Amino acid sequence: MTVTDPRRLREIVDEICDRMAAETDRGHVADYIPELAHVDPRRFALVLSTAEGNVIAGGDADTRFSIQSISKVFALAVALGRIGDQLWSRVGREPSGDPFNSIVQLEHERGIPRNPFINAGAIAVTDAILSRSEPREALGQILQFVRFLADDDDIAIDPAVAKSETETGWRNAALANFMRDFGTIQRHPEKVIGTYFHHCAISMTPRQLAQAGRFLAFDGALSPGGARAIAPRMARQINALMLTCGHYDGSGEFAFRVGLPGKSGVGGGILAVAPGRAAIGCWSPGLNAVGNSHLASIALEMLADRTGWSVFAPK
Ligand SMILES: NC(=O)CC[C@H](N)C(=O)O
Repeated sequence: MTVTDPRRLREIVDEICDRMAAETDRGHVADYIPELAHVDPRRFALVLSTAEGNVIAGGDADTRFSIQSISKVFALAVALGRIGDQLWSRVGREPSGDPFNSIVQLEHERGIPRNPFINAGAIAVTDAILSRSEPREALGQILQFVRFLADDDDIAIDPAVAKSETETGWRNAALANFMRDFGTIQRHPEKVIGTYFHHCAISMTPRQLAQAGRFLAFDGALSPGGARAIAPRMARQINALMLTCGHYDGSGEFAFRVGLPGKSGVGGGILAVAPGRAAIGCWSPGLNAVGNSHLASIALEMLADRTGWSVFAPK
């Protein structure tokens, strides 16, 4: 049985928020980007933006957080819109089975990252966007796109987070230099990672995140039959990648437990997609061992269980 009744969805969201508030094991807040280490691990939010146009929000739904790797989804959509299938000559579409910042596979695979959702892949995607614009312009385009998707101009890049990662992101610099040597990226590595760090530093609320994810739930449109953001084919491809690669080396586990395309970030956010039903923004800053939000993963498992929204459930 699939739940669509907003009153029942409200009960489910409230139940999950109550359960998560009582959890004592909240995971570990990322501190390798110093600016992220200050975030309060008690935070939690769950927001559904449904096909019927309802927004069902619970917890800290209006608190801004750093979306980090969730920006890889928006950057990918912008790059595909720009250069289309040519993008796939520089980045693959296979799960990596490795941590998000791993360098080992890159040498074996001659500088072509496994997929656009690990760091190396997103750096290659960022370079593709930069092939036709300078960093400031590229960032403006990504930000404008996110604001358009969320229908909210109050979304911005957090300069303190961008600076913090620029000062400490040596491993990402290594990935970029390595790919420059192989020719996967063409612009200067410093420019490319500078742009990458800034789009990772986009800060938004869980409510804005759920709204920004609608285009993936509704086949490329902002609502069923509404304004189009990207082609249906592209939305389906991005969902496929989110299902298989959206949680790094925890992607299989997330697909198994939750059964929804999703993309996580080290800020503790997860954007999940229930195609035809809802876009979901979930946030709790503490991470599990593979760098995905500990409580958001549990909350989404509960949500999928209660709603019957798994993509593997018959429609
Ligand atoms: N998993 C993540 O969210 C990682 C993003 C972060 N900006 C990094 O490159 O390390």
